[in-house]
Amino acid sequence: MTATTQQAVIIAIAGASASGKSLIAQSIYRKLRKDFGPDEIGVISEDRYYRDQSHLPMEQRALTNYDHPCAMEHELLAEHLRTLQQGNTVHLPNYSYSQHTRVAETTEFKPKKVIILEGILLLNNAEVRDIMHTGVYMDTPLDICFLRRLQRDVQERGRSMESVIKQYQETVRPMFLQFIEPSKQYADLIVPRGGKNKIAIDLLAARIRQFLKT
Ligand SMILES: Nc1ncnc2c1ncn2[C@@H]1O[C@H](COP(=O)(O)OP(=O)(O)O)[C@@H](O)[C@H]1O
Ligand SMILES: O=c1ccn([C@@H]2O[C@H](COP(=O)(O)O)[C@@H](O)[C@H]2O)c(=O)[nH]1
Repeated sequence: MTATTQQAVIIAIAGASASGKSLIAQSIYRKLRKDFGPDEIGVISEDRYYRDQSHLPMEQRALTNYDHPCAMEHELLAEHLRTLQQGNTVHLPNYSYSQHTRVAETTEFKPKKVIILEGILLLNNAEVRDIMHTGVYMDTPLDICFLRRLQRDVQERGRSMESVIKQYQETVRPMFLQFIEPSKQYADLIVPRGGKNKIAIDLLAARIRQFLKT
């Protein structure tokens, strides 16, 4: 793709932690990748843009509020999205949840026709909102999100049950109420229940298919 070709269509999926953002994004991607291939469509997680904290000792990293907008480098995300829309390749940061910081290696990401973004605070950020074409909000009940997060973070993110519960009470839930839930007002589409909502997956995939065919 060159700077003169069509701008990438950016679909952003936001909502609470463990509301099913990643699952729905991957389900749509897998459905479309079969017909269009990885050069046409890709997924970027907002979590990649958690700030680098390698200059901080581990005990201090564990105290960061990861659910506050300041924890994310949204300005870099917006810059990368603009670069991709101009038809240029970017190098996405990679983030380690267990180390609470970025790792040295980056991942090359070439321009695509459609980019699915997924992350808790995407609809909260005005700069990112200006770049996206469609905003989706995953409206999964918070108690369900908490149970899924507890299971996932213990199994996949190297966390203890106690630390997940403490973090949920101190930052995850309050920041959800302050920043994430109010950002629902900016969504074009609200998806109830979670990442296995088949009708929502089919509708979004059909809409994206139209963009990919043009
Ligand atoms: N509708 C659903 N039914 C059952 N499990 C689900 C559903 N939606 C998501 N999950 C599971 O919940 C966990 C969190 O989902 P995930 O997509 O990682 O959330 P997010 O990206 O919003 O943090 C994952 O283990 C996922 O497989
Ligand atoms: O070092 C970190 C970075 C992030 N988190 C938590 O992750 C979620 C966002 O990711 P989801 O995939 O949407 O769940 C956020 O709620 C942070 O609290 C973390 O615990 N540690």
